[in-house]
Amino acid sequence: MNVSDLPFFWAVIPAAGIGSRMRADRPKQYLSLGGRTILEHTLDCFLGHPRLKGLAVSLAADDPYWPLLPCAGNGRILRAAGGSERADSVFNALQLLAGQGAEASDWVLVHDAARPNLVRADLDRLLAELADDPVGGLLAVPARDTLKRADADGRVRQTVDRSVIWQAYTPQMFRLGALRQALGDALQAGVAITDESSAMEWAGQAPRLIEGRADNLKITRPEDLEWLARRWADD
Ligand SMILES: Nc1ccn([C@@H]2O[C@H](COP(=O)(O)OP(=O)(O)OP(=O)(O)O)[C@@H](O)[C@H]2O)c(=O)n1
Ligand SMILES: C[C@](O)(CO)[C@H](O)COP(=O)(O)O
Repeated sequence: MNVSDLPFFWAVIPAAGIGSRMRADRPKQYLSLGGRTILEHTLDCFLGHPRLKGLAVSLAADDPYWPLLPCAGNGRILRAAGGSERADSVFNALQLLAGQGAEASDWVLVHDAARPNLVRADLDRLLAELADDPVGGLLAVPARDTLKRADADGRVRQTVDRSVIWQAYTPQMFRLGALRQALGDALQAGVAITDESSAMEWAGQAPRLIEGRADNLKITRPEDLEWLARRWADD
């Protein structure tokens, strides 16, 4: 895969969450991993890419940690206003990019700040596979474990056919105009949107699933960071 054959793209990094499930003394994107914050590692996945047109990070209005990071002075990083939900934070970043001259036909990749273990090969595969796709899509992982549907009492009601079940990851890659429209309409309609794909699905589109590495995990709970820190220490 020749990098010059990949499409140019914009990146949106939602980083305005509070990380409540992590139960840490600060939002999880500012916890340390290998001596730097999770957010810095995630930004590095994109800032060095030769096809990156620009990047917007969505930050909480009262975020006291961002100004302390060396990358806070990086002129290539635009700051968008974080919102009450992830979808709001992403939408604000899309609005910002549009105001900075990003075209409706430009590709935009949305990637959780809490996923610092994205490897370049997965990023480039997503770009290559979707470069000519009419809709866009996302990195995802086919379900590996047997899946159970639970009843209200926490007992097994059904074993789910996992052959058609995937876990949605990020980056999720869509044309800026289409995603901005779909997300804006879904937010206005009060639809629960947990990822960019679900906004596109609500708009009637069928995003493509691109298999990626399962270790591009979202740092959500303490054990996630413990595992990744051990993994990075061993590398
Ligand atoms: N209002 C929000 C909520 C989340 N995020 C970002 O979206 C990503 C994925 O969300 P999640 O893992 O749920 O992060 P938090 O909302 O911070 O975690 P929690 O649900 O445990 O509070 C994270 O990088 C988070 O910073 C965001 O930008 N704006
Ligand atoms: C976008 C996402 O990471 C895809 O799996 C996920 O939907 C984020 O959900 P969260 O509840 O905001 O962590």
